[in-house]
Amino acid sequence: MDPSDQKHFLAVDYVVFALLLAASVGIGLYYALSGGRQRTTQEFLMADRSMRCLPVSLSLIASFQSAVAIIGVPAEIYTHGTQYWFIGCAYILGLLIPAHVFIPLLYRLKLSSAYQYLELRFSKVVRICGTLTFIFQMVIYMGVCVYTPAFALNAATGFQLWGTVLVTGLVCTLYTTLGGLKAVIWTDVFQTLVMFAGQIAVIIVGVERTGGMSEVWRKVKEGNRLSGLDLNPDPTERHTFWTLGVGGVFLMLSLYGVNQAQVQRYLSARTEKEAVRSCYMVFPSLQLALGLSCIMGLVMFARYCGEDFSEKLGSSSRDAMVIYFVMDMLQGLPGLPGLFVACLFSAALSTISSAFNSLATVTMEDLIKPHFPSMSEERATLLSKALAASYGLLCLAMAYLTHLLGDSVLLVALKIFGVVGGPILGLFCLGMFFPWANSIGAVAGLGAGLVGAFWVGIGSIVTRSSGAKRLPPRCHVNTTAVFQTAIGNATSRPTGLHRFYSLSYMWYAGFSCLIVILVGLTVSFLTGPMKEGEATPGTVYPLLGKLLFFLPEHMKKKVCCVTPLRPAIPSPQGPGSDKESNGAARGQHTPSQQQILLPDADSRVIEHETAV
Ligand SMILES: CC(C)(CO)[C@@H](O)C(=O)NCCC(=O)O
Ligand code: NA
Repeated sequence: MDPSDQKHFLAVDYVVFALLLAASVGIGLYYALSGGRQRTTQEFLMADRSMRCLPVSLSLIASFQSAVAIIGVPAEIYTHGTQYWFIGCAYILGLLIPAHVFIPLLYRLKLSSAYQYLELRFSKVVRICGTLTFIFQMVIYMGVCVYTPAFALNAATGFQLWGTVLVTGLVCTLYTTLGGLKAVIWTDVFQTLVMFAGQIAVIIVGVERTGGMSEVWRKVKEGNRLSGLDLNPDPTERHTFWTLGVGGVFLMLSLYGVNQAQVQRYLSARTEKEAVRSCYMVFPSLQLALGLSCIMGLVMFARYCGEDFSEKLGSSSRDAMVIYFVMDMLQGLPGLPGLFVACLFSAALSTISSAFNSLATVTMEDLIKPHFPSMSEERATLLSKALAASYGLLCLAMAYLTHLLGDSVLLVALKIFGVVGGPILGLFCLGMFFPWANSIGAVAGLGAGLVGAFWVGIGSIVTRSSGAKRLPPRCHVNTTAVFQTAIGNATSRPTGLHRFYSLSYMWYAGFSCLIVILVGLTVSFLTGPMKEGEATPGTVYPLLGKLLFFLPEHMKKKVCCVTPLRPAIPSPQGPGSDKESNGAARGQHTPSQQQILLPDADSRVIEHETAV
């Protein structure tokens, strides 16, 4: 980029940015020195299971709302119009289902890691496979998250790229390691507020400098950026109502239903009711975040009318252009460029810290503790801290990998969620909704789902099939129609494998989830399905029973899946206590089941029962 065009930071901007970092480390220090001083894994990894719903809900939206969304969504809207906004429809089912299916089931099992569920329902092997898949997903996603704000800032202001990556990674590692989950949740709260403040500031100043609301509206309409509901059923069409509103539900479920980062927050809530309520409270905040990003994209469009800055910026990246726009708008308003940079880094830090803490949790709970059951609490906590710190360093290495990829960051993040998150979602659905599934089926299903998802994901990268229609970079309607028909005629429909590779990435999660369930059930029936009542009590959700609510009780009993979800109390005379086998897992899961379900279950069970 032309150096004369680079925007400069004033001292006050540096101060605002430094305050963000200092406040985050301060919160980390506070929780290192207060409460139980992070001397138990219960406190370090589970925040003593004492959180209230407001911090939990703000923390829930922070987990997957990173600088990727702050920059990527406006870039998407600027280039392709407002169709992406319809992902907001997926938030409805995408949050209602976790609140009423996943949270009650997981919370009542009193887990520490979501993958403990897989051992209770299937076997140790399934648990380890699930954990490793999750680790893989979060480690690559983390790379994108650290890299994005640093890259954007470097492109627009000449901030040193790798210096910024290093500072982000280190600050985050520091407060995560010092203050544990309590610090992670409370920094999330603070950082989410900074994130909203930064976006709102840019929009207000941007509208003002573009000539007011009506002027922005006029230009956006002229440029044809307001997309209507696209009901095209073609699954290769990148963004339509179906891919976003329906495919997006699976994406949301994989993130808000079964991802450890989120499950850990639900489990840290003091009661099940507070966990459910926090999930409900995510809805308005997530809509606000989406709305603000979309509006920012529209204001940016009104400002530049789709102008192409590739040459000026020395990169064709729309992501870099968003930062250019912001710096252009906020120039000459002391402190505001600093606020926006703080907003970007808040979004990034809150995501990375959730990743570090959840990765430390699963590594500890799923991979280490089962092999060293007699490890002292002190050692376990120290080891957890070391793990959080090592994932911090690994994340820096992953940032370098993202650097080599060089694609639209939103697209990369959504593909990772779909390709790796989808099969994990499938694994949980298989266990929760299908009592016949056994552990051989689960492993086979997960493997098939991963192969299917990687096949289409890598295929699409290699063949560069994206299904994207770029809107004409002009401000006037009449050229638009001509341009679009021209594009429509020029691009021929892909055939055969190419058509498979051009499957919209919004379907990846749903597609791979379905493969896991289908293959999982087939293999289970071939190898001897489990019977209802054989699985550990409380691990199967009575889906069919609830869907057939209109049938009389005795008829429901005839079909399967009707055993109601119950609080997980090891009652001596309760039906299906530990005399039942658990497919191939018999004997293996029993000790850990007791270890998980026995301690102080009673006090919490009382809470559930009053809550229900
Ligand atoms: C994941 C959703 C759809 C919902 O949280 C959204 O926040 C998003 O598009 N995130 C992109 C990935 C990121 O911001 O890191
Ligand atoms: Na975030």
